[in-house]
Amino acid sequence: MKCPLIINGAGGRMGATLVRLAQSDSELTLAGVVEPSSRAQGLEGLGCPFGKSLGEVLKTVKGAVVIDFTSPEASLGTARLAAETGTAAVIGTTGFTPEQLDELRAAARQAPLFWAPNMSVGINTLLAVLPELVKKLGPAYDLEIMEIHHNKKKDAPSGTALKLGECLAEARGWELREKACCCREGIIGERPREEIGLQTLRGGDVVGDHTIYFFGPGERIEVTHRAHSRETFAQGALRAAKWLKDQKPGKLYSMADMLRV
Ligand SMILES: NC(=O)C1=CN([C@@H]2O[C@H](COP(=O)(O)OP(=O)(O)OC[C@H]3O[C@@H](n4cnc5c(N)ncnc54)[C@H](OP(=O)(O)O)[C@@H]3O)[C@@H](O)[C@H]2O)C=CC1
Ligand SMILES: O=C(O)C1=N[C@H](C(=O)O)C[C@H](O)C1
Repeated sequence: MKCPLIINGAGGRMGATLVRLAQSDSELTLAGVVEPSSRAQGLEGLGCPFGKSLGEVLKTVKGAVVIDFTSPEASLGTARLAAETGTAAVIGTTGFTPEQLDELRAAARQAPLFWAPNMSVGINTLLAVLPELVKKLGPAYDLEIMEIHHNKKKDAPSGTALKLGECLAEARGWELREKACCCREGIIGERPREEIGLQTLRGGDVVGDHTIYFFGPGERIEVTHRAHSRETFAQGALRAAKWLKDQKPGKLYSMADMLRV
């Protein structure tokens, strides 16, 4: 049976990509689209229920999985509605505060919820192997992350950079929030050994680049992931929706749970 899908933020960069790919996916039915802004143009002609809020569309469409790439506030609204109605939801939004992430985890006890700051197979496989590299290189290597995104991106550092940072920090037995350095300016002194730098570049239409640097004595390793298209993230989210419809509430699921990496 086809999996019915509602796309929240359907007029956005990710939303529009998801609508296009979902329409040609033989395992999915586009069951509803939501967009509150002027970017809704064209969505009403898709042949499925359209609304300016998710609550409105959920009243007419039952049993669908929601995919949400919007804003932290809007995605929290989605998580609350999902918890109230037992609706499964895949969230790709980034920029949540730690408290907002706790709220997502709490909502995941009531409904199947999935959140990943990056839905690509590449980044999530990298996250699985990075700890080994950190441990094998040992403490003499300075760890730095650089991310580059398009000039419309609202949050920094990117959700992916923060996730990579958490992964590196955990491999060193650190807490990222205690070791992260997101800005350097002025007479900053020598680099502390126990630090992870997270640097942000913004410009043009860059889809999403992340580089992890391992600076050692006399050498360095650079590991770079470049997303060539938003379709990479959208395909990951569609795969997550199909997987999530068979999962039970209880935990906030991630790409690692689905990919088993
Ligand atoms: N996990 C991943 O793999 C990826 C995550 N992202 C993240 O996804 C998010 C969206 O990115 P992107 O598509 O580029 O952003 P866009 O701004 O292009 O799209 C977001 C859309 O959501 C709409 N929106 C805002 N509030 C609501 C609401 N309450 N209900 C429904 N829709 C709403 C926006 O409308 P309006 O224009 O009025 O604000 C906009 O159309 C960001 O947090 C980004 O970092 C992006 C790519 C990949
Ligand atoms: O806003 C984006 O575009 C992206 N956001 C995600 C992030 O913050 O990591 C993922 C991807 O890099 C694109």
